[in-house]
Amino acid sequence: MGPLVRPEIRTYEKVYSIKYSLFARWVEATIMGIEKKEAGCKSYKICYVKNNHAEKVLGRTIPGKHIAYFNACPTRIPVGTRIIARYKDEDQKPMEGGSFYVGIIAEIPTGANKHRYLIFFDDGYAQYVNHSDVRVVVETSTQPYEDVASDSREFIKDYLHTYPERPMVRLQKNNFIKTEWNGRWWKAQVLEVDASLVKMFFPMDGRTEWIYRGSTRLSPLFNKKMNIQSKAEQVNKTIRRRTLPFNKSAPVVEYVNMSQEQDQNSAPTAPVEKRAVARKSTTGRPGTPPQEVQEQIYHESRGFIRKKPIQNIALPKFTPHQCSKTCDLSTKTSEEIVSPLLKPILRDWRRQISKERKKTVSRNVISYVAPCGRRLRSMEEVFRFLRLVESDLEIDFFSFDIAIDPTNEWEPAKKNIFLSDISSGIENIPISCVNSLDKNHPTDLIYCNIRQPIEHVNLNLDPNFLVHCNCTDDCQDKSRCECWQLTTEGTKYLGMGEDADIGYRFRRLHESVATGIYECNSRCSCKNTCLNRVVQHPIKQKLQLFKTARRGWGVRTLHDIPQGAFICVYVGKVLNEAVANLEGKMTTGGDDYYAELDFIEVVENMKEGYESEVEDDADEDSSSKNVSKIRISTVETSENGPEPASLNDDDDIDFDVSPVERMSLEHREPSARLQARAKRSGSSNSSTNNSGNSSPDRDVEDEEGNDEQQRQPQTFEPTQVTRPPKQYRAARELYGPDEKVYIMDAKVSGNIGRYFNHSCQPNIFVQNVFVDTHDIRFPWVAFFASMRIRAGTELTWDYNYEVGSVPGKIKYCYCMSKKCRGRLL
Ligand SMILES: C[S@@+](CC[C@H](N)C(=O)[O-])C[C@H]1O[C@@H](n2cnc3c(N)ncnc32)[C@H](O)[C@@H]1O
Repeated sequence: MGPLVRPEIRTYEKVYSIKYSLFARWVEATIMGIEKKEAGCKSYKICYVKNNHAEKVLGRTIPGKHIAYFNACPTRIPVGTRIIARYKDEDQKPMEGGSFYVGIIAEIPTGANKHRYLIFFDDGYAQYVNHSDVRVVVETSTQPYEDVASDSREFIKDYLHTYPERPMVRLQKNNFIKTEWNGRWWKAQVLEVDASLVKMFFPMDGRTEWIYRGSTRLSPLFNKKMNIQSKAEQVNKTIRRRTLPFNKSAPVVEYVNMSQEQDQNSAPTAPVEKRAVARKSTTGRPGTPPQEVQEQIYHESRGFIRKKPIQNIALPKFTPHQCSKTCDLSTKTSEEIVSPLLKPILRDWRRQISKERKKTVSRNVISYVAPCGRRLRSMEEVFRFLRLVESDLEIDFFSFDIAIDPTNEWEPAKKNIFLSDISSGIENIPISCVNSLDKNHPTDLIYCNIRQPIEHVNLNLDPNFLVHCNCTDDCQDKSRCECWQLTTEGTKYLGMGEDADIGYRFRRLHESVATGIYECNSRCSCKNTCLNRVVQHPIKQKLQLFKTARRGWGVRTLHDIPQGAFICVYVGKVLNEAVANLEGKMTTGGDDYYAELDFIEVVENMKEGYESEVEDDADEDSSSKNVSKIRISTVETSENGPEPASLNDDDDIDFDVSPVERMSLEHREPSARLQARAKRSGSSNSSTNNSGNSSPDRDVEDEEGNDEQQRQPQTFEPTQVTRPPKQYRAARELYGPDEKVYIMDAKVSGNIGRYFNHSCQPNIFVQNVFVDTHDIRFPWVAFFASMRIRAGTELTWDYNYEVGSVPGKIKYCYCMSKKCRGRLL
């Protein structure tokens, strides 16, 4: 199809025209005369058509912005075009009924949207419409959004500004998500997803509504917008990576880019090269299990898994005995650099897969057989055995995960460049570097694995300030170890109660601990075999730096890593905020290797949320204070119908609008916004609205002399609320009035942790750990495997950047995961 043509309108031609108001349905009319005005604009004298006859009463003279062609456009209509489109209620068949309402084209027909146009109507409705149900408006302003009714104008302006890239909430059927309706947040359920639209069900009144997935009436987008606003307000902001993830289960906002399928003349195009690549990687992706991501990245790396040959020794015959030191005496010593999981096996331990039958079900399970023939069936048993026989094997050399194969070893197929150890012996285990794509070496790095505070960063490592323990049981008993207790007590800080089992289990971490982990330290009496010493040990995994196609250098594992295993820490210079802001801006990518030590901020944000939750309850009957969670969950099934969603319903997956925002939303009169809108549209009837549209309603009535009822307006955005300033920064302020967050900068010097790339579906996560200081401004930043990771897979974490938070900076994401959100920044 060719470019959009707007043929000249002639007298006696049939058109569609505004009649009652801009919002109301457009009706058939006939052009009775044309007047030329300044600047080439025309005004049209029309009369309305009724039952195929011109009405007796002549209509009036209106601008070209208020009439649309009678026939469908012969060419495809680009995004941003001012149109009218036939809106049909859901129960109407494709060929029947519906009325024309004014709006703009938001999407052109593509395979992804089943070859329909997405229309944003001025009155806040969004619908997919076939080409035959769209008519082009005869004249538009230079910027089509200027003609849009004021309630939707800002939204549509932003939309057109960023198109073809659009933030949208990724949703699936049955998800619950906080959704704004009538000035309040409600817990609504996804009934259906149709391309960029989602059909939400509001249980409180049984109504359903199709909403654009990029609308800020969906809480994840609202929250994102609020975050961006507050971040953009901070001057001198440079990019940092959050070191603690939070609200991980929230539905994500993705940056969808439809440009691959778009018409060439349909949208503003952006900086060519970057977008051209980003487009390929960001179009509509359904959720996928993590393993698929691993496979995908694994294949990108092009290589193969070698099985490490293990000498097939006969299983030692077990003769009953009391185990002692001699039970793990190995004559074998191996200098070979191997996976930690292979170490016991090279020392004559056996890792066996056997069938376990329980009632009628049988499954494969792992057991280890020690050199003395003793069979051990769990981490507990292995740990007890190792202690008993005083073995120098460590508990994290063992894994009972059936899918882990310690003999797997990744080998790249091609090595243009091979460096045997980028750490130059600083790490215990060499970190090789391979470039299979070209012949470039990584840029120079001063490798170091200890953080380096710059001048004036007062990192006090005096051990006398450390709490310590006197345990002699390798700190197995968490309730007796003072260091473990610091970790468990931290969880109480958030008011969620104490979780005695939180943190490491046999040196693996399966879930991050937001309030930090306190490891045993140099003052403790426990030994190196202690279960509470993890990130202070050197790297054990065999990692390799490798060149990726689009993300620079990245890191992969050369063997299988079990879930929860410690990988390494993130090390660099420790800068104060002022220096970081200065240095970050001095060179391009100066802030690429910044990681913010925002432990205090994240924990306080979480606590702040909790405390305000309690404050909110103060408004209620005091008897309900301690049962808010139960009350909310009963409310949902009660006969009185559900109440608006609040922060109390902890089963909710996404809502993190700050308590103050929530209050300001909830305390508004439920119908205040609607009334205001009705009033506004009423007043625009008698005046000229912002877009310069003179509204015809005043002098036009229908044939019975009544104003036609316009449909109830909807919105794309909730009424704006501004994010309040943070209520307190108590902990940070304890260190001084000017105390700001510190930043780890690994640009010039750092360890392998600096090379981890970002993924929207990562396989490692970050944990703040206190090792050499209990000063909460200076946690160690440590990485753990969030899932089982197969040999050859790239290790990635979620940078948690906020898209749009650094004005003028755009970074596209090439993580290639099926859940890619499209943008880093
Ligand atoms: C901490 S560095 C990671 C190592 C980096 N790739 C290198 O070659 O040194 C962060 C930078 O890597 C790139 N990067 C990381 N993850 C990416 C992703 N998913 N998509 C695009 N670029 C990415 C970006 O340039 C980012 O600023």
